Amino acid sequence: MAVEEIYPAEALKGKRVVPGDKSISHRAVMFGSLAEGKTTVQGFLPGEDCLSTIDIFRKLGVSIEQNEDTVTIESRGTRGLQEPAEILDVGNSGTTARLVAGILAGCPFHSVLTGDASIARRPMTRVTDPLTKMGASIRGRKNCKYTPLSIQGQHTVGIHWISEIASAQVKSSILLCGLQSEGVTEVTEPFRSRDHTERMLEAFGVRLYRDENSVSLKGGQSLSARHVNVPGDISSAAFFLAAAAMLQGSEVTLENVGINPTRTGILDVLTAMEADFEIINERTDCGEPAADIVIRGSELQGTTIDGALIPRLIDEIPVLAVLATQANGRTVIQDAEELKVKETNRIDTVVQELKKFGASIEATKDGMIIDGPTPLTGADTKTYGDHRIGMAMAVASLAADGPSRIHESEAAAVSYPLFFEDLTSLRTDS
Ligand SMILES: O=C(O)C1=C[C@@H](OP(=O)(O)O)[C@@H](O)[C@H](O)C1
Ligand SMILES: C=C(OP(=O)(O)O)C(=O)O
Repeated sequence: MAVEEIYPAEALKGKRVVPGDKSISHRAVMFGSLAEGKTTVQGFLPGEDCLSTIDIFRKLGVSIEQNEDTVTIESRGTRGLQEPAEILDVGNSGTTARLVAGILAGCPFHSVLTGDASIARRPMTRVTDPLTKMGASIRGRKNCKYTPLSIQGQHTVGIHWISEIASAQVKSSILLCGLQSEGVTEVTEPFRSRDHTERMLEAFGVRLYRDENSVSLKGGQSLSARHVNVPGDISSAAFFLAAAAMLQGSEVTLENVGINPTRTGILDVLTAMEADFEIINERTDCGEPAADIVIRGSELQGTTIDGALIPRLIDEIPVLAVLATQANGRTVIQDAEELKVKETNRIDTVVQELKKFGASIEATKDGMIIDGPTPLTGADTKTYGDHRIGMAMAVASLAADGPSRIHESEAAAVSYPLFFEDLTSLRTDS
């Protein structure tokens, strides 16, 4: 197990291109595998989660070449997918497990999906329930609650699913099954979750109907292969946004960051906290807006993060909690029960690990309460295999009064393989 030692930093300065968006990279590989012909992807995230997605589609018979951030996919379309001779391993990736389950539900062969110890604890009923209602034949541990899932693909029919949670994985799984189903499939969610599936399906030639928090499509549509440019991941940029915002004297430019409005909750929070940042060079590619973000250190104020904001920043909450320790006053994070079913229970891990730094933070039933500003002390902290916990604690280490150690730091490779190198390159004292 790797250990990273992180020293306090005065400020961060410089420019970085953060790696490709994880959600969009997964979808580029999946949709390229469903489209007949040649799909090329530039800016792909070569993180472990997205490599698991590539590995699965190769096992399903798709020809995929990947070289760093460039991917070429040659497929015979959905009907060309073949029964895998091996078990399909999603690794640590919930997105892969849930979206691939939706695709396999309608493919006329048998497959088994499994993953690592963290995946084995994450709820699958949220997708197996609607997929089963659509006619899918799925068996799984504890009555389909958990992986491994055994899927016998067969004829499925569209449904109108009203989801209790705002989850892009649930919505996408159902829509992907709907693409191969008879009739219309519609998903309604309480708040709009990230809409990369909708935008990319449209770019691949699928017709969708969108209305507020609902989206529907007709089954039987085929995808047209194309080129996809993946913007940088705002969830990865978040670590540098938070670090630069809280360290006075910082000035960092993050280039080509995806700013899809369903993902920019962190920018709304930075505004509410009175952070000093600007968005420049906006452009749109493949339906996804991107821009450069310039951020400077400043005095920050506590804020409340809840309701419809939560799905727009769900993966950024660990690092926003770190930022809140350095803001004036109280920050309240609520309506975020979903944090409990991520790679770790992120309410518990964030609170427990930040307490090791001396933060004033308490867990609540659906979030946390943080009082600041608190001087942090160097700490020995652990990722528990959760990439975002490790990177968030690295940011906390920058504001501490002495060195900190991040144990099991290799977890960062799930979404940001060169995170610690990039962090070092932005330090003014490196
Ligand atoms: O669809 C996606 O790419 C993702 C959706 C979110 O999960 P939920 O759909 O479970 O909220 C997010 O936390 C995850 O990192 C990626
Ligand atoms: C929750 C995450 O991903 P997934 O659900 O795909 O494992 C994440 O990247 O923070």
